Amino acid sequence: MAGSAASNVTDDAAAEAVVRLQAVTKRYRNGVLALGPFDLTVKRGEFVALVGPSGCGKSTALRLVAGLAEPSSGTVRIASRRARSGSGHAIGVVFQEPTLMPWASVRGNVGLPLKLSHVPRAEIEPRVMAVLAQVGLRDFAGAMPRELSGGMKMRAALARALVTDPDILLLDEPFAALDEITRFRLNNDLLMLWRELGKTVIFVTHSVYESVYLAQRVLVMTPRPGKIADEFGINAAEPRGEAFRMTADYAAHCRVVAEALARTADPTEGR
Ligand SMILES: Nc1ncnc2c1ncn2[C@@H]1O[C@H](COP(=O)(O)OP(=O)(O)OP(=O)(O)O)[C@@H](O)[C@H]1O
Repeated sequence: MAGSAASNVTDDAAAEAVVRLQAVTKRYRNGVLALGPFDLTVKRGEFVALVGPSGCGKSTALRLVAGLAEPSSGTVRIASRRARSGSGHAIGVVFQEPTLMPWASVRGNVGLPLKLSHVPRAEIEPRVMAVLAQVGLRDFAGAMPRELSGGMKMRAALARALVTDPDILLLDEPFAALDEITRFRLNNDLLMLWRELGKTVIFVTHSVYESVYLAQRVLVMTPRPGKIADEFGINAAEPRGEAFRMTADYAAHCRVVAEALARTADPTEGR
């Protein structure tokens, strides 16, 4: 589901850091300490990937950034120009499940956040069509979700997250359920959108390969309670494309990140 959050938005116009989590912990009501202490700073326009073992708190971290959950301690700060000016939302979110309303067309699904924000009806159609063109779904505005492939559903979910023109895009394993060819294609389209739109992106994935392909910075988390164990800058030639997957540079980055992930899962490894 696409979401938006402005409750934790600060007024810090000049801040280069758009997302800043400091000493954040999250304990759920059942007593599970999911996260922390967790520190994360993401700069404007950065593409950051979070990788970590299953259950380490990646989704929890994203939900805290989105304002969909409150930290138990620590601070979550979001600096958003859009939310401050009232011209849009701070954050768009895409989850692994596209969660489209089955009874509404692609147009209806993508336009929903605008409708909920009381955007005038005359403005909604052109904005929906513009964002559908960006994600390659212009010809499917009238289609129902059941008529779409998995990749197309995800494109619609992406369009719904982008339609409010958020500063920050949060993606929680959005392509995990897709076949490899579709995933690779969506990876490339996401990179193109990121370059064109200049969004700040935080991308959660299980896949070391996907994280290295997409991100400028890969953060490796420890098992629960999740903390940042390691951080790697992926200094590849831009713009990245399929050829990058075949380079020795890509393989070397993947190896380093995979080793870090193995170390956090089993700290005795490599000793
Ligand atoms: N609403 C909740 N109530 C109680 N415990 C929760 C809740 N949500 C998550 N947890 C627990 O918190 C821990 C972290 O969960 P989270 O979903 O953030 O991890 P994750 O790294 O995203 O996992 P995965 O990679 O498997 O999706 C897990 O042990 C999970 O069972």
